[in-house]
Amino acid sequence: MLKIAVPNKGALSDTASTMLREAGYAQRSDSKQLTKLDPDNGVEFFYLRPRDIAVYVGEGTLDAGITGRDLLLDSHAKASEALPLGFGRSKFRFAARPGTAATVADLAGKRIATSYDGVVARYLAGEGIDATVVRLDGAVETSIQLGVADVIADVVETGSTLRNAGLEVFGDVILESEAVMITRDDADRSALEVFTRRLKGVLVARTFVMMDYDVPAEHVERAAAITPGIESPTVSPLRKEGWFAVRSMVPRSDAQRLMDELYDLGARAILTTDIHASRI
Ligand SMILES: Nc1ncnc2c1ncn2[C@@H]1O[C@H](COP(=O)(O)OP(=O)(O)OP(=O)(O)O)[C@@H](O)[C@H]1O
Ligand SMILES: O=P(O)(O)OC[C@H]1O[C@H](OP(=O)(O)OP(=O)(O)O)[C@H](O)[C@@H]1O
Ligand SMILES: [Mg+2]
Repeated sequence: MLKIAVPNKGALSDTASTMLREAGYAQRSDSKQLTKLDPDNGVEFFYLRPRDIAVYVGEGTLDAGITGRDLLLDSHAKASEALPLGFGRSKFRFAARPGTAATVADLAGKRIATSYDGVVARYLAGEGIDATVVRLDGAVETSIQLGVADVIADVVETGSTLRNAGLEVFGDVILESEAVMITRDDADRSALEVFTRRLKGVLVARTFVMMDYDVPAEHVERAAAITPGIESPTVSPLRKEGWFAVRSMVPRSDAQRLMDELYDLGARAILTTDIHASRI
């Protein structure tokens, strides 16, 4: 039986469970449930604090987990990223009151409040900067107003929390984070092959759409080059002489532009449909 950790609350929790459901796994129906057994798939899910997940996986008590890349790096656990999952994207950045700091060099001698002291300490060491890290549990934006810190380092998504606190980002992006599947550093990943393939299948189904269209014979080659698909597009003759039907997977984000391009080429009846599941 595989043991897999899922965030029990916070920014990654619902989306992680949704992704696992789309991958065909049973998920808890009540947010107070701590575990969920999925006997049909041979998996038991453990709902844990996202910050603790790398610790459990690193200790080898759980086979894999879903957490944030930033939390994994902050933990120093013996766990590593097996698959980026494309949700829970955020940037980790420094911020301060306008006019107090403009570059990373301005951090020297400052007090930096953060919940991610591991990430911040490593970054400062890499830059050769001497500053004091003040570890807080959350809501670090308020620490400057309350006189506990001069600068903060925190997760920024929309930036609205920073704006509300009258703070501005500065310096390089310290790291770009997203939800990731993690395993123990020395894990035998063969036991996790089906689980990983299923998650990849969900990612493909989310990233691609299926595109179908009809195109005159003389434009089939050009059309196939516009929509090359994963292996190669399926091209079948229409009953109408001189026309072909083409079917190909295309990136969802490109679909509208490709439809315009195909239409200009002379393709008609251009349709896109969602993919619900996939194994590539
Ligand atoms: N808007 C966001 N706010 C907070 N975290 C986000 C956001 N978007 C993505 N994340 C990611 O979610 C993870 C943090 O999750 P969460 O907020 O649940 O943890 P936490 O802050 O330690 O817990 P809590 O806020 O419940 O005390 C990080 O990987 C972070 O990058
Ligand atoms: O850029 P934004 O879209 O505003 O999101 C970023 C904010 O969200 C998170 O806080 P969270 O709600 O997790 O509270 P916490 O600070 O107590 O963890 C994070 O710590 C930032 O404060
Ligand atoms: Mg939080």
